[in-house]
Amino acid sequence: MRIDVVTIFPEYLGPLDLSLIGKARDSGLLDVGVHDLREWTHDVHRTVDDTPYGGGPGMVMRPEPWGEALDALAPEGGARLVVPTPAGQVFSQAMAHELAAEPRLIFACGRYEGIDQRVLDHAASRMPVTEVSLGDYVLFGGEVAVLVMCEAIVRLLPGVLGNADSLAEESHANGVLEAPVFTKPPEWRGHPVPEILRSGDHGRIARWRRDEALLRTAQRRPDLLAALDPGILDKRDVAL
Ligand SMILES: N#Cc1c(-c2ccc3ccn(Cc4ccc(CN5CCCCC5)cc4)c3c2)n[nH]c1N
Repeated sequence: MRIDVVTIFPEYLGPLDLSLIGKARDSGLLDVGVHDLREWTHDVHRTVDDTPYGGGPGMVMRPEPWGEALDALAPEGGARLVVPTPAGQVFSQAMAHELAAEPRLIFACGRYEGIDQRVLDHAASRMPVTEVSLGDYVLFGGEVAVLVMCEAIVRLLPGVLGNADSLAEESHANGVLEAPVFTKPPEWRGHPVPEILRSGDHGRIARWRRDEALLRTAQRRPDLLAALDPGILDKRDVAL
């Protein structure tokens, strides 16, 4: 997979060099390019914003630099343009899987009050465009959202996570939250590890984890429980 990110704050994307994303890049599983939008400005002040037509607060990002940036990065299309925005569809694990299947993504990081809509409309003539929101709260710009989405997407790429099993069991992978986790010591500040986890009885351990996961989901995310396919619940779950 190749990911390109266009931003006026390239240093914000420094974390894309670190940890598992950095390892994915080093191992050739992922190519990443971070580009300063101001490369595509031509005035002495390297201007990327202007006042909004129709009035309103703040400034809007000018279309010209974005148009030239996307022309340079994807002259023939061949990528999905992902644009973080408060007005986007909410990002989810399902969307992470969809985006992880793309050969190439270009993330457009807006600032100010957003990017001139014509940039997205024009790009849509040669590539799919997806406007995405992290959730119902307001950020200063798209960079943080891109870091979150890149982490969620890259960890799904084959070969990135050593133990593929962890993908199957994690929250939002099978519609319920995961069970609590524990490690040594067996007791810590008066808190013991649940005895069953040290019993070696893998059948009972799996059942305990299932019960804990359903309990947590019922307590914290009843919306997920309501959306569960009844087919994945067995009669013992119903008794819970
Ligand atoms: N993903 C994601 C996000 C973002 C996000 C993503 C990308 C950009 C680019 C710029 N901003 C700042 C901003 C802040 C408020 C408004 C709304 N204004 C209201 C008054 C009239 C004008 C529009 C627009 C733009 C961004 C915010 N916020 N929250 C998420 N989950």
